[in-house]
Amino acid sequence: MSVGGPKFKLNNGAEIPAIGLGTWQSKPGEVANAVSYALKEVGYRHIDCAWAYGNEKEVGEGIRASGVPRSEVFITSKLWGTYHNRVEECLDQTLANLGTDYLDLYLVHWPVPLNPNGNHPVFPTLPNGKRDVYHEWKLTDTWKQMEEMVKKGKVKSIGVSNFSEAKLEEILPSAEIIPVVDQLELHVYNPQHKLISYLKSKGIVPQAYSPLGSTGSPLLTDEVATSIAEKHSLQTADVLLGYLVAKGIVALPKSVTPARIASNFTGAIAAAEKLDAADLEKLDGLAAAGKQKRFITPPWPVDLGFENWPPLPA
Ligand SMILES: NC(=O)C1=CN([C@@H]2O[C@H](COP(=O)(O)OP(=O)(O)OC[C@H]3O[C@@H](n4cnc5c(N)ncnc54)[C@H](OP(=O)(O)O)[C@@H]3O)[C@@H](O)[C@H]2O)C=CC1
Ligand SMILES: O=C[C@H](O)[C@@H](O)[C@@H](O)[C@H](O)C(=O)O
Repeated sequence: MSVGGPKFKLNNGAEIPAIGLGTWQSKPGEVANAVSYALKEVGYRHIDCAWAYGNEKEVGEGIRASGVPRSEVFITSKLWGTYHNRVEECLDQTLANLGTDYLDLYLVHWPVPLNPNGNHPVFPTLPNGKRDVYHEWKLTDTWKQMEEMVKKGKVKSIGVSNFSEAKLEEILPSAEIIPVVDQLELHVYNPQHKLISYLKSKGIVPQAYSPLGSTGSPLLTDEVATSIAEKHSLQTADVLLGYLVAKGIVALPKSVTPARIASNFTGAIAAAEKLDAADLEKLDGLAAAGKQKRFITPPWPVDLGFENWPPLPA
């Protein structure tokens, strides 16, 4: 068992394990076992959570059940949109749910503040059915509150998620703390090469969500990825994950299936070592060759500034 696996350095000197277990859509009743198995039996030391996933209590149970000390686990969670003006309140709920007094990493989940006094605590909507965006609230003020959480010692590092270059440019000029990561939809069908170069130029580590293409993914049967897997006696999922890790991108595969939890971790490590420059070049070129596809495009009624994003809801 390779405990923790490879790590990447963050711009504040901290280290982050390059492979983390995703927990979105992992059901209460399944997620505690998945987390415990990943930590105890496989060697994961990084769990990706979010307030909005509604399962952080069970994730905390899984961490404790694993017997792995808190200090050895890198825990990430995320601030939801309805809490942009109340960062500490959202964070305190997450800490209580997980049963810990600090996070290793706290992210702004989406660059879209939502009405904190709307008709729903998570997804407030307007009478026309569109998401109720809190237009008066500035992202720079969200980021100030995030910075306060570092100063108070409640989180070791802060970062962003789903931030395009344009959204990062909104907060960077006044930021006292540069985000350590940007968690994005990144995989062979949505490689976002330009954004990755920009992040690297700013010292921000990219994290890949939906690295396998999310549930029901066509990536797992992609013929180029599969032929590369066969060449190295790997599984296709290993190649999809190893491709990211080899490029310095943190991969966050989700699974509640023990065999997959195990093979995603060991396979990603093996593939990151085995893939050669020609393999990476072929995988880098899939999207430009006509396979570009995003799987996670919630109907935000505002422009996030991403390439290949569907038109805004009418
Ligand atoms: N910041 C953000 O906005 C977002 C963050 N995320 C984070 O990224 C994580 C991963 O993204 P997610 O969208 O869940 O998608 P993934 O790309 O990780 O795919 C998960 C799906 O693939 C299945 N799967 C996992 N491993 C294998 C395998 N080896 N072979 C075949 N199927 C497999 C899982 O099934 P099963 O569980 O049944 O095994 C599940 O259905 C999330 O859980 C979350 O932590 C995700 C989306 C957005
Ligand atoms: O992290 C997971 C995703 O961001 C998820 O939380 C969102 O896509 C959400 O379902 C939404 O509709 O906005």
